[in-house]
Amino acid sequence: MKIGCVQLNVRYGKVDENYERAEHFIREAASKGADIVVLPELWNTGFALEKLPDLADKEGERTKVFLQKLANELSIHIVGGSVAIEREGKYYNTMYIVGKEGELLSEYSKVHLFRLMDEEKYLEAGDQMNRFAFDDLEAGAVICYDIRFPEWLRAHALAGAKVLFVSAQWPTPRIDHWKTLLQARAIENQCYIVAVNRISKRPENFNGQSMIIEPWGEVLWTGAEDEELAIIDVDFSKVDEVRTRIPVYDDRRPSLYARVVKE
Ligand SMILES: O=C(O)CCC(=O)C(=O)O
Repeated sequence: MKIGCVQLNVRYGKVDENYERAEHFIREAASKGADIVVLPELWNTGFALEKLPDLADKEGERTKVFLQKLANELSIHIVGGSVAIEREGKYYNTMYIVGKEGELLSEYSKVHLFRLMDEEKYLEAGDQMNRFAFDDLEAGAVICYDIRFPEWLRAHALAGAKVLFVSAQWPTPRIDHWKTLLQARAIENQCYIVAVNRISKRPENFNGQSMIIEPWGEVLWTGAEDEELAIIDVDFSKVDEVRTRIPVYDDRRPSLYARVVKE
């Protein structure tokens, strides 16, 4: 399958401009033959959390209509990154997954809020997982800081995901953590990771380096440090081979972990 990874240069607080740029790249990905297109985290607002009352998408309506219309028109699956939405007076960092006929397959609000950037002061955490399939491709998806919680990605893999999508705005100073954590999540879960990070220089500092990693841990692609749309051809067939070679899932001892690990 061809995957379009959009390292969007998200304009801080410039919502209309961000929708325009996202549409431009989704259309370009489809015109270049992508089957799936992946957007980064909070692409409608950037980290403008204190401005959410003015900027957040009410009930996610604008984003859902936007993504569903494009998916259907262009016949492309969309991992909708995430957008800031408002629901019943609360704000969420929410991802929409849309199938190529425009159907809403899943909706996920980031469950681990990132305190280093004060997310918990502005946002509510979600409490659902994000499992879906694009045709026969069993998938899950998480948002940024979520990758520091191996048990959360493992839960998606145990629920059947063979590829995990990650949408992020991962800051440049900790980009080494990003690379290492993504590779570890691919190796330990023996699954594909497709991770898309945003770009921006000021007032925020994000330098892309999105990644696609296969289940043995080999990095298939690393993004540039600038805005780009990359179309990467991925053969998603390696999961079963790796899981047979080292049968981690059969060798797990969940009843032992439940006994010795306290909440
Ligand atoms: O965990 C990190 O270092 C970055 C996380 C982050 O920036 C986020 O979740 O928005």
